[in-house]
Amino acid sequence: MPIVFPDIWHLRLVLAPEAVDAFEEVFERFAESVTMFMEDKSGISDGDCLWHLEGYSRTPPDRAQITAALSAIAAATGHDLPALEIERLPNVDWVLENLRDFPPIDAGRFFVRGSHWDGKVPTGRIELLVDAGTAFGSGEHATTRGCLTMLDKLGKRRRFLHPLDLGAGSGILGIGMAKMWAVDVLATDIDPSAVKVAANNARMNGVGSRFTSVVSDGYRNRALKQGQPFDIIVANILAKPLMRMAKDLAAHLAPDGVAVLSGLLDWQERMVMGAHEPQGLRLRERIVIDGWATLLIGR
Ligand SMILES: C[S@@+](CC[C@H](N)C(=O)[O-])C[C@H]1O[C@@H](n2cnc3c(N)ncnc32)[C@H](O)[C@@H]1O
Repeated sequence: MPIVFPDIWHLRLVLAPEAVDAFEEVFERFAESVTMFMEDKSGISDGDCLWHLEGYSRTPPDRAQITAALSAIAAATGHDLPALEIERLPNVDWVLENLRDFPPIDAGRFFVRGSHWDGKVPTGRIELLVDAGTAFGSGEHATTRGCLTMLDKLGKRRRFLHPLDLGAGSGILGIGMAKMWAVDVLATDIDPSAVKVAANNARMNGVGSRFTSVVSDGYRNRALKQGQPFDIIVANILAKPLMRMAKDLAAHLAPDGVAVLSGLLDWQERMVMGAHEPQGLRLRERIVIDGWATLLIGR
């Protein structure tokens, strides 16, 4: 079913600084959200400025009623009656409008784009359709790019058959693995809303039937305890939780399995490895982007 975006009315007053406090209250009564900004006219006339008071409403504002309220304040305070501007804004998806500025992201063979982007995906690339939203993982962050780049490198050497995406957020990494290796992926997140977003994104990317997402704090969900160990675990969470989970990771990783760890700053690498080495895991490769490290570890 198509989403219908409501009309929005934009209300505006241009005021002298000393009149803002008096008239602001009217917009607070008649608009759902109020904002203001200063127009600096100092270049024009010595230190002058004007304030733009703006309000937004999803119901048509009653011009007569608002004007009456403004007139009452003008009469009581001695300020000039300001001219009220009301404009009906076009019925558009403002979130989508804002997303238009986000260009696609390259990470190895992965080509991450939002649904607002309608260009042609370059040949030979693995397209990941992910919209910036409530769950982390639109591909912009250095840690996500580091993980995708590492997965791309691994994908050129080996096909993994049993991946775990721990801390999936938008599901971007799990979806990438499901697409690249055409395998079933288990994705987990501690945040139930991220779990839903990830499942939706998997469907949007045509891998919904190969993607299971569950709520789990670390490795606590039963879905992780049963069944065979994972041959690849990808976890882009922070350094401290990674360190806490080192023992669980080793317990859930197949003997010839590997893990891609991210979410740590490059100076935290020694700490993170210090937690994994006693579990028999050593560092194999690393990628650093903008000070964020992504580590490939294995036995
Ligand atoms: C930095 S985001 C990574 C999202 C995505 N995997 C990416 O690479 O862009 C970290 C995610 O891990 C989840 N998370 C944090 N602590 C967790 C835990 N103990 N167990 C499972 N998920 C956790 C957060 O809710 C968040 O969605």
